[in-house]
Amino acid sequence: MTHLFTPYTLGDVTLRNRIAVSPMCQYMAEDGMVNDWHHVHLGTLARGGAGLVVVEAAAVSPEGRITPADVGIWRDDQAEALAPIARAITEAGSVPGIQIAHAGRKASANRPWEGDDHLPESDPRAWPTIAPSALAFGDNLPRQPREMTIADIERVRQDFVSATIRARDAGFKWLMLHFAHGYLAQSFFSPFANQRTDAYGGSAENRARFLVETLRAVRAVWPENLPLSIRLGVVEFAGDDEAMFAEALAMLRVMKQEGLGFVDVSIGFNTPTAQIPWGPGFLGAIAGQVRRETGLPTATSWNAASAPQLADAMVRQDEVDLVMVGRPLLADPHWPYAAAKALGRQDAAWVLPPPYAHWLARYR
Ligand SMILES: Cc1cc2c(cc1C)N(C[C@H](O)[C@H](O)[C@H](O)COP(=O)(O)O)c1[nH]c(=O)[nH]c(=O)c1N2
Ligand SMILES: NC(=O)C1=CN(Cc2ccccc2)CCC1
Repeated sequence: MTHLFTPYTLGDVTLRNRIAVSPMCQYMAEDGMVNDWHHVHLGTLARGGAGLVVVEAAAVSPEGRITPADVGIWRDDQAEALAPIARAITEAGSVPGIQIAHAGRKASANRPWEGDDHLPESDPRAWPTIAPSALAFGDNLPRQPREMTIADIERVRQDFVSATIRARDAGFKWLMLHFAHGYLAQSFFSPFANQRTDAYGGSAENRARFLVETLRAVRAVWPENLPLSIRLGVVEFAGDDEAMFAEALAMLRVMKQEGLGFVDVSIGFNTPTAQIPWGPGFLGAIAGQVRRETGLPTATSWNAASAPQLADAMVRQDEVDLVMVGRPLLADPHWPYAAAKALGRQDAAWVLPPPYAHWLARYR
């Protein structure tokens, strides 16, 4: 019986359980370089017992950062600084993953606890943003981006390829392309953001083009035996979700043919008008539908770990293969240990490393 604490194998990678640390921007980097903050944060999460740790969105180019404090992987020295983190995650018994990203029209913003809004154009830290069309997101991100030329599109696609090579060489074993949350790739797929009239806009096939071409180019350099995944918004909760979901399934089927191995199901976040029906594990049924209809292994997040029993049920009911855990791990980096206890697992303490487990298992 598959459940939260069963191993999971994809290609040559085996995770010790179905718990994955969801990528979570820390906004603590300088010039894209990780530092002690990221090392301690991610090392602690790996020691907390998760099977997979996905390092936060790493920008494939400087203008692809959400904020000036985002992690980057557009330079070799940034990737070299990430290598010890991949090693620390591995030494803790977890598998090191990384998400690579471009923020598109949501770029050039303040850190969430410093406004979460676009930097004023007069701010010396700000930069011009690029997107499929010259359409602003709106709300707290009102800045109008420049419409990308074909040359821009080709350059950014190559940036994803170069970032992939750096992630591979830095020792990461699970790659996630950030195709969700209203950032650049997701925005190409969305009619809310993409009103191009060339081959990259209009029909669903055209709006999928940037995503499929980028996946294909990344596949060619990411090792065949290592998981290649995307995080994709498959619904917006802003009217027209039936059509969007059908288009997303069609694109996923094409991507599967192109070598996509895994999809992490999320939300589009392309419009501030979305009415998100927040609730415990509310994307579980949608993830299960993606899994059945495409045959791709799936994960999802969004309060999927609001209770260990819910996360366990999502796996048992074949809605997902992995549960992506975000905020509960900020509250308790040892959440997998708490979940093992709550689920009545024998030897729950041994979810943690020996220096902790020995004592938690023996003495009351
Ligand atoms: C502080 C912080 C930072 C990030 C996030 C969230 C939070 C809270 N999220 C979304 C995250 O991975 C996860 O999908 C959501 O938080 C929903 O899961 P939980 O309900 O938090 O378990 C996120 N998602 C993503 O694809 N890349 C990222 O870098 C980030 N960064
Ligand atoms: N890089 C990303 O994909 C991020 C996603 N977030 C998702 C989120 C949206 C709304 C509420 C909580 C989290 C916020 C931080 C950055």
